Amino acid sequence: MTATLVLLRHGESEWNAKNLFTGWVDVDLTAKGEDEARRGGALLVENDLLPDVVHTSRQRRAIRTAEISLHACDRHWIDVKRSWRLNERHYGALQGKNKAETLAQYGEEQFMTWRRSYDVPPPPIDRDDEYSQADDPRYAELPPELAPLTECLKDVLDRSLPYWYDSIVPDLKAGKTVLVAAHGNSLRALVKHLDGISDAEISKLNIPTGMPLRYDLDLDTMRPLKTGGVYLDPEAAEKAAAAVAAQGKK
Ligand SMILES: O=C(O)[C@@H](CO)OP(=O)(O)O
Repeated sequence: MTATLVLLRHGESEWNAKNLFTGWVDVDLTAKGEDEARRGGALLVENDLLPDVVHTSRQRRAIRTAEISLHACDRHWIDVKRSWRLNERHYGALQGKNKAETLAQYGEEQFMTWRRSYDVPPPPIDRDDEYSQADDPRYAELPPELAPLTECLKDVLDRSLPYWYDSIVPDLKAGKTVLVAAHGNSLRALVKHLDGISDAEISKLNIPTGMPLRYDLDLDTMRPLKTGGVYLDPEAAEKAAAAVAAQGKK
């Protein structure tokens, strides 16, 4: 017996388009991002992969991607669950900074350590920074020790795994086709867990915007039948993932 999981990174955001570190800053989709979300929904129909339940972060770009793609596959009515635990990685003091300028200022090694190392977080954001979420009402219930001021990928994995086990796995075990609409780094954390990717190797994994990634999981072990899952449009996904990897460098 298998369970079906579909991972979907949000479509292109306004800050993806401007090449800015985003993290917990709540930017919207661009028109291209909306198109990507619609195309994602169409791919779900083409592949006979209609979700029964959707899990999203608390961020607009993932919430809207889920809505647009579910609308496109006539599944706008399914149950929705949201959690900050699926949010993008908090990018600390880099939030709002231009990626190309950061690369030029700090050099490639430091830039890539901040972007893709497993356990080195960027410097924490100042609570008074214009891009801090310290006073954001949607996180008001978070105890201070859980509310991040910066995160590395390990931190993201540590805070997303409880949600995986407590909320997503029960839906999968109940036989539901589960859509998770989230972010580049929160999905990298989930994929690291699912595929058992090492701390070193995960630096090479990039998740493209708006491309549904299907995982068939063994119902008992919740491990993928095929490592890496299957992108519904593999060629486009490969090209788009390479573009994410190259961000800041052009
Ligand atoms: O800025 C961010 O929040 C993320 C995703 O857009 O960027 P990166 O791919 O550099 O981790």
